[in-house]
Amino acid sequence: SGNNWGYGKENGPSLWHKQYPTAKGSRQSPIDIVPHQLSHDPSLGPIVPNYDQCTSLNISNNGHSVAVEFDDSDDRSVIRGGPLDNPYRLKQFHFHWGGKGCHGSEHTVAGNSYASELHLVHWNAVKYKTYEEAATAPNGLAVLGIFLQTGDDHRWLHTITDALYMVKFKGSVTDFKGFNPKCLLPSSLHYWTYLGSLTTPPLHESVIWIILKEPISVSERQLSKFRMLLSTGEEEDQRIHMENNFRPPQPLKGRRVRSSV
Ligand SMILES: Clc1ccc(Cc2nnn[n-]2)cc1
Ligand SMILES: [Zn+2]
Repeated sequence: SGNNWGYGKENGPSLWHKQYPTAKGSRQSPIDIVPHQLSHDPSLGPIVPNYDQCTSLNISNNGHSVAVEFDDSDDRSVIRGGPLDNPYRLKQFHFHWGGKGCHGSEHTVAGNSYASELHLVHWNAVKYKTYEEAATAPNGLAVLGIFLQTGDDHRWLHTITDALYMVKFKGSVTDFKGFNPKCLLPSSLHYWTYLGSLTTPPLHESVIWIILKEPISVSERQLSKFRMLLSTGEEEDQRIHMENNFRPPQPLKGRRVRSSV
């Protein structure tokens, strides 16, 4: 069935093209960002995230990552500006990470990867009626990517890592209200932007990527709590830890990566 893709030897990124031919498409993500080959575009304005209405609902483990879902029934939590011509509604955020001490980001910068990468997934509710419709439309989605590097404890990430034990197993979900993801943004909102895709099946080529240049710092201890999550369900006897849930960089195929100031 279509949902047995994963990150293992038997079902990992190099095999996804068999079930999802888009994997070999012309605007796949992630990519390696090479800063000195970029065109700085003065017409690119600042991005303006507005998450202050704290519309988070729950936190869940879908077997591939851990995600915080938001109420996206109106425009209370949106991102505007930059390369976007409409406000895009925040639907959920999730993470990608590595194994102990090894790297785990999806995008790389001049061949270097970070320990983890946070994705805030938004959709264009002006042009489309549902997330599902936007997810299959060119530029229907906007994903804000934030790199995590290991260093000091992150002051607010514990709000999430303290909840991970409640969603240890695939398929688990628990309340997670009133969380404002603004606290996970770095101080600078300078970004790179390019046209790409979802980085997991179905790999739809529907994403305007906005990657923040400045990483946030989290401690190895905080990161290790993500690796405690299982990609297997409570009823399964084989317990597989969730780690290295990242797709490697894909061919640029002539795309331009633009840089904000
Ligand atoms: Cl809602 C959603 C959309 C995409 C992904 C996977 C992904 N695509 N691009 N970055 N992450 C996870 C949840
Ligand atoms: Zn992601």
